[in-house]
Amino acid sequence: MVEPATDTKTAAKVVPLLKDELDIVIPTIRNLDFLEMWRPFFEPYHLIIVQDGDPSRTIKVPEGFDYELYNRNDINKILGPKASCISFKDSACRCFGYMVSKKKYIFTIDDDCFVAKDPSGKAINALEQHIKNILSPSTPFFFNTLYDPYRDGADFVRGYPFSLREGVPTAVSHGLWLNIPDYDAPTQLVKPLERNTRYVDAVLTIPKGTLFPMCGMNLCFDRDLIGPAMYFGLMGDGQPIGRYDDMWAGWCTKVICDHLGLGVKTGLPYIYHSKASNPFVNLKKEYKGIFWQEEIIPFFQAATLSKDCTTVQKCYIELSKQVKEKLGKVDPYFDKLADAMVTWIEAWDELNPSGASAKATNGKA
Ligand SMILES: O=c1ccn([C@@H]2O[C@H](COP(=O)(O)OP(=O)(O)O[C@H]3O[C@@H](CO)[C@H](O)[C@H]3O)[C@@H](O)[C@H]2O)c(=O)[nH]1
Ligand SMILES: [Mn+2]
Repeated sequence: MVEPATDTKTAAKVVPLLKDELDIVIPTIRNLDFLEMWRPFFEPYHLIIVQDGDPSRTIKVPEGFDYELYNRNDINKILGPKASCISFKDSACRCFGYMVSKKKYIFTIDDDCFVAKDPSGKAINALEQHIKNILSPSTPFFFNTLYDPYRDGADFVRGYPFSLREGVPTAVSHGLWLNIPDYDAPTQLVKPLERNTRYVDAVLTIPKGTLFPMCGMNLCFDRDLIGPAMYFGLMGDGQPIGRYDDMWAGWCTKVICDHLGLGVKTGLPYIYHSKASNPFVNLKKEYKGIFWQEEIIPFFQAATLSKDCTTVQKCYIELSKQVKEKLGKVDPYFDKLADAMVTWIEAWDELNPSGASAKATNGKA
């Protein structure tokens, strides 16, 4: 049985690394009381709250947090017609927060994700671990069997090429979840009582050429390195699928990271996912995606980007063309999604005219 760390007031105070270089993005249709338990870790940071659903509702933010809040009216006002690429009535709306942020790093977390405890019972500062992951290199070209070689107490093992030990810049740090795991609806229906109680003390680089199912619940990334690829695809109101927003972003991101020589890590930190969303509602959202992905995954596995694609934006536009050409025949939705991918980049560049990500990256290809 795992429990959240409810009393974090005694949590060790740490120097808030990247305090002025990182924004915390939270999509919400609920209240933000969960911030109280995160206060020792989050209070020094700026929050970007993306309020979904009815814009006339007032979302109360606990005292003492520095934040900006955007509802649907704000999104429409800022983006005008380009707001069509931001999902409504779906957690995918969070990507608007990535776009309006002016910081180098983003950490995004759901409002039902609490502070978890490690096996010693200590409250886990998930943000601190993500920062460690993102500031240390990744090793996508050759697998280190002792996991993350840059962690204290580990290193590269015998036989690991010295020419590869410098690693590459890390673009994404993908955290995990204790208690309610991020299962799809069929799995959730078959195993309603299953809880993740297994704390695995490991951080792994996902090898080049390997895709992964990116969950948006507990995710950190370098905006300058990969921000424009983090478009959480069109879901929610008026769309034929849901709960594939983060998956779509993860597949696009991994193909682009592989092309640009950037790293993606998964593993620590854990958060405590407090509640399961309704599996029947989720099944309705997911079911088309469950069979479409049998065509989507081979598409991403085979996707190649030309050498002129030297920035994330160029890669992303190139990918959108391939989506239209190769997935448009699966369903007209992908035609729409390909167009939304272009709109997203146009909106991103409008709001981030001189963003570092507009320059060629310095990852090792
Ligand atoms: O219409 C909505 C619904 C929810 N939100 C906010 O988004 C997150 C996640 O919501 P919730 O915890 O209810 O849903 P989960 O199924 O656990 O979400 C995970 O599954 C994926 C859905 O795509 C995603 O990776 C995870 O988020 C909360 O903060 C809600 O307040 C919303 O904004 N709009
Ligand atoms: Mn949840």
